Amino acid sequence: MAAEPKKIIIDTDPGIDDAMAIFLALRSPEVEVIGLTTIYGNVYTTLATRNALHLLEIAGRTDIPVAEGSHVTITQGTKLRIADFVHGADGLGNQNFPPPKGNPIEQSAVDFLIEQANLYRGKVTVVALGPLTNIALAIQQDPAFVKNIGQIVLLGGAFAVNGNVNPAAEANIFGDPDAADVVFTSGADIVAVGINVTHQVVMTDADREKLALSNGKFAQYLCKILDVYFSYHHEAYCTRGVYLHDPTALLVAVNPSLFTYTEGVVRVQTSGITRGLTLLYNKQKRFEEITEWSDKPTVKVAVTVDAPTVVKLLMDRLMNS
Ligand SMILES: O=c1[nH]cnc2c1ncn2[C@@H]1O[C@H](CO)[C@@H](O)[C@H]1O
Repeated sequence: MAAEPKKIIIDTDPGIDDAMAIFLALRSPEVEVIGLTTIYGNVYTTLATRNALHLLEIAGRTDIPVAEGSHVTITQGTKLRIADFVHGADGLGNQNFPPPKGNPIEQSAVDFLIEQANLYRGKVTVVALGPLTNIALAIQQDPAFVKNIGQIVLLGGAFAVNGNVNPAAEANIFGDPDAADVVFTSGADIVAVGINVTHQVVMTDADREKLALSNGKFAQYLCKILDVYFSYHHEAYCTRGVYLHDPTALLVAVNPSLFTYTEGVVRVQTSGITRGLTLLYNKQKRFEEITEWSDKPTVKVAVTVDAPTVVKLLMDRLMNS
């Protein structure tokens, strides 16, 4: 008998690769999406909520609730770094889609996360695709959240490689480094997928042609919005294609065996020129001195990925939609 699908909440800042991850989740029988929570990052939170509602309408899944998240960082910071140059001013490839008909639920993202984790203790996986503000607030607001939540799979960090905001920092961690440090040191069951892994997973120009030729509903929609994302990658990187950050991280929840992992303590630099840097202590040396990594809980960090299988799974599921 097939296992019961894993309940997931996607915390998201849609975002073109977020749209891919959301559609992939909706096409994956291994998981059941029980809600979307929104956050700033690729766009401001208000627009993230609007885009989340819009994407669920496109998918015909308005039964899935959307809860709006924080508009500011955990330290109440309002000077946010928004990646509209990656995703377009509307976050979805400058397509000027009509506003969604639906509305977010009354409950905030943080209250929704806390409630669902408590309702299905140990059974809910949060897939966090943006800055970690909502997750950190849930951890701070409810001392039981860390043990109630099943797992937190997060897209964030650049482990032993350069960042994508600057040489030190990856965008989601840079968006709220204080929140990220709270999450990494919380003791929750955490799997981090950094850009050291997602930069191995590329959708090529040829893959995109293939998407365009299919009749899949999601494939067709994505081909419309992918232009901006491809243009940005052609300019910023030397790849003939785009990095599949969010869908790759989502697949950790769907099929963890597509990755290998290491385990250690992760701390985040919260100030200075390396603000947003993620540093994994691999426990290979026992230090004499007490450090900021001593006595902190460990997390799992993805190390390798079966990239061809990830790309194929994504393509197949989007084309058969
Ligand atoms: O160059 C970039 N600057 C800022 N954000 C980016 C860039 N490239 C991708 N992303 C966005 O940040 C997350 C991965 O770090 C992804 O969600 C991606 O959409």
